[in-house]
Amino acid sequence: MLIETKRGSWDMKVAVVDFSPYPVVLGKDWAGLTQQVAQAGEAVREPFHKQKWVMGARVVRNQSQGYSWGRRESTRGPSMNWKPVIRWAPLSDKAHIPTRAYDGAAGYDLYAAQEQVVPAQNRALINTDIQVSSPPGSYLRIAPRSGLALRHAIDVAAGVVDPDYRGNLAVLLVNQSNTDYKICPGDRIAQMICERIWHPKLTKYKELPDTQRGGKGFGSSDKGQAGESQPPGKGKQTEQDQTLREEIKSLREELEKLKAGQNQASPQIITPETATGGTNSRPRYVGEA
Ligand SMILES: O=c1ccn([C@H]2C[C@H](O)[C@@H](COP(=O)(O)OP(=O)(O)OP(=O)(O)O)O2)c(=O)[nH]1
Repeated sequence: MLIETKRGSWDMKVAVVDFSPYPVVLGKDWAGLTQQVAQAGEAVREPFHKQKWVMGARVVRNQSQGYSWGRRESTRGPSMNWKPVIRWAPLSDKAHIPTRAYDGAAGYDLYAAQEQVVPAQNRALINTDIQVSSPPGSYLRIAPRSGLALRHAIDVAAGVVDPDYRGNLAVLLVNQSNTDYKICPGDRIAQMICERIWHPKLTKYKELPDTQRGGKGFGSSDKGQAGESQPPGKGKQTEQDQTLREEIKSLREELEKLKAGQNQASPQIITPETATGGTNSRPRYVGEA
């Protein structure tokens, strides 16, 4: 992860945790760099001895014992005056600072830096002429403005801005209407939301435990919709699974009926009276091995 401070940036191996407002953990190996990062007031937590976590401490060089902590502020909770910052820089004089219309708004409105027409039923990439850098452990997502979506059917596609991206922040507008839509410099065209990310280790399993939902999706809970999705290339296997599921379902139903004292004369069931094994035979399904 690229750790950025006022003094510069370092590409460091970090563990990303979800502890607001300290989203990254720097390992002991990084103590040397931690000093600089901590002093710059960035998101830093460092494993202290005996698995205590020291937050917001300033690292002081101790010649005999390696690194120790000085001016410790807290060992329990975040007390450092660290505030997440979205850094931005204009790339031209057409750039606008992203703004929030209300204090409670989730997103920062993004402004077009160029004039461009988004053709009907087509899309266009609009530059904002700003560079952005999200706080450690986060990324920026570009989302539609509901007003544009409602009034002009202008939607936003793509929209994931990687934390290490330093190019011109561009908004991919999609015009779903039958009328061309003209964008002028200074128009608010989308909004940018800062979201947490984490990178759990990807671990491969042979198969994953079943769930109540299973493969159902895409409106499966809507009335009268099957909605079972098939992973690519798994069609045959899924068909077999489906047949098995249906068999199991019908067997369950039979069992339920049996339990309820119904359907005693089901041709699928051999009862003690009809079984060749004598009266001690338990009721069993014909197909049972
Ligand atoms: O709406 C968007 C989407 C992306 N980007 C920028 C930031 C992002 O970090 C970069 C790459 O985007 P993404 O990873 O989604 O695209 P990709 O097609 O996977 O490209 P790459 O191979 O460069 O990652 O483009 C934007 O400015 N606006």
